[in-house]
Amino acid sequence: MLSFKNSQLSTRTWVTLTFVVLFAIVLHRLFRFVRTYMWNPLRYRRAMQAQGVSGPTPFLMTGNLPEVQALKAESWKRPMNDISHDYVDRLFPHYRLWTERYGPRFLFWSGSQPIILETDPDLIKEVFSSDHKGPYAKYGPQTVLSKRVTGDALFALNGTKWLHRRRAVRPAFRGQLLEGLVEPVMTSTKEVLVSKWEKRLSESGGRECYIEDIVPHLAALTGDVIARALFRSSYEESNHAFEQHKELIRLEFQKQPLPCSWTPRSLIGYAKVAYQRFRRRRELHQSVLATVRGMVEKAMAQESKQKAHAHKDFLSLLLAANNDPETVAEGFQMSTKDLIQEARSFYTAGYQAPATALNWIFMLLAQHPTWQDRIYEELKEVAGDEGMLTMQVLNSLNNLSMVIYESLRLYTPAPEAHRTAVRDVQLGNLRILKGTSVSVCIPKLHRLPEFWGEDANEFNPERFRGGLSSARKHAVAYMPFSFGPRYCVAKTFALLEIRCIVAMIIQQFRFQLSPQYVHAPVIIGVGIQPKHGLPIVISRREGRPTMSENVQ
Ligand code: HEM
Repeated sequence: MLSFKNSQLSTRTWVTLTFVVLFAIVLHRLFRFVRTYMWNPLRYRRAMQAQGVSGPTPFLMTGNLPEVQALKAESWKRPMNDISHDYVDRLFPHYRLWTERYGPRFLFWSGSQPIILETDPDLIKEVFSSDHKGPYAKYGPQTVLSKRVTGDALFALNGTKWLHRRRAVRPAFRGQLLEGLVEPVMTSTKEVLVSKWEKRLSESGGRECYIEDIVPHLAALTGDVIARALFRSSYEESNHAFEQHKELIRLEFQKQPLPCSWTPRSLIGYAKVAYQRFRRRRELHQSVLATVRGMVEKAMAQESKQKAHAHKDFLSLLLAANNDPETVAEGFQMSTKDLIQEARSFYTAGYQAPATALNWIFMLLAQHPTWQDRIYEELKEVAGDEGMLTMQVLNSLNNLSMVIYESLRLYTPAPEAHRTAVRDVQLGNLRILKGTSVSVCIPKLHRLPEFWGEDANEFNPERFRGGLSSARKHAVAYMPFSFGPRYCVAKTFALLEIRCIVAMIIQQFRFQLSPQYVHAPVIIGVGIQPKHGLPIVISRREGRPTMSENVQ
């Protein structure tokens, strides 16, 4: 009797408790919603307005994203009239509009994220100089995506964790150590691109051959390069994992469109697709993880047995750096899990940006064939008729470097960079509240007339004749690889890879833009891409043996 009474009492208590918990959850969600989407925008906007900075009114939840998307869609609809590199207003129509309305510095919202566009080079330098203890850190959609795909890798870390990882990874990218990576880059270029173009030329029977779009060719090439350079010893397996990794990134990037109506049928269809996507993502994630884990463990076993294997791919460079007595003594050594995350992160970082850079280098060289000839002559002079490419040869090709620097200035692969204030901070005359991102439009910096002259929108590699440091009139006037402690850790490798690929192609071919080329730069993902592809016409260089003849 007593126990029945007790259990009745406890059932009632249970029900009450459940209601209290549910109510607390709902209240908490409601509170967060009001704070994130209503209170914060009000507070941040008031704080900025009090300091003379205004901006467009954000919508609830989406901020200014719908306006940005509409402006971009309108601006990117049509191609440019001619092949002009003056595309900043086209690519960032919202910046132009808001600059006209609110001045050079304004506050806008990406969803619930407040962003200040900063254009003053001195202040940009200050923000990007922030180190792991500084007032700015790296948060944003790219870091979120990177964390989702690869976990805690260098690209997405902050604070002391980032510092330790950067110290552990950096030695793998030091100059001379990269010598061994020229060979995998050459092998990929020969197999994935040169031999295919040679075949197309012979099949076309003529001196010239039309290639409808080189963008996928270059993406396949840089993908092959990173898979080969990262895991040379298990390239075949790694190549498969790499394809899966690319699919995973595509799935993470492409948001599932919302249901077209709110009918039960459409909602069930939506839920079905969402579940299938979730399952596929999980499948891919597990498969890539298993392959990369296998390769890392195999490389670790080889590394301890046979030192001769070292320095032939990134993984062995990473392992060597990781076992370096200094790294061990300072406590920066990475665990196997860290190594796996870094390897996966290099997959992502290592193929997109070089492919984007190469697209525009080839577009500009095709538009300016005299620069192809200058590079070719210089190559003959430095490398002789045999044309053997080594790291020393590649680094001494001044005309090639000038063209690459100028292309990266005009078409920087990652055009926007952000840092987020981790505490309230003074930036110039502005008090920035914790959580605000400071955004930089790099193509704008790369065209400032005070640093680049009145011809800033022209392709003129001559401006780099005296080297990069003398051309750059301000620390942040040129930042394709970013600036400050978080600049691209793989910059030396990326430049080596690009030099090698361009040199090998110029050794074999001449190329020009096809009349079908339509100039319409747009942003896809995070990089600037030619919207209608890049069709070119190639011809063989007079008197050059084909690569296959060369090998025999
Ligand atoms: C032309 C080629 C490349 C360009 C233009 C480029 C550009 C950049 C930029 C702008 C950043 C800094 C982003 C920021 O400040 O928020 C960055 C960071 C990074 N890049 Fe690259 N990158 C290139 C190639 C590569 C390659 C080939 C790899 C790997 C093999 C790589 C690995 C990384 C990593 C790991 C970071 C994060 C560094 C850190 O946060 O400490 N990048 N890159």
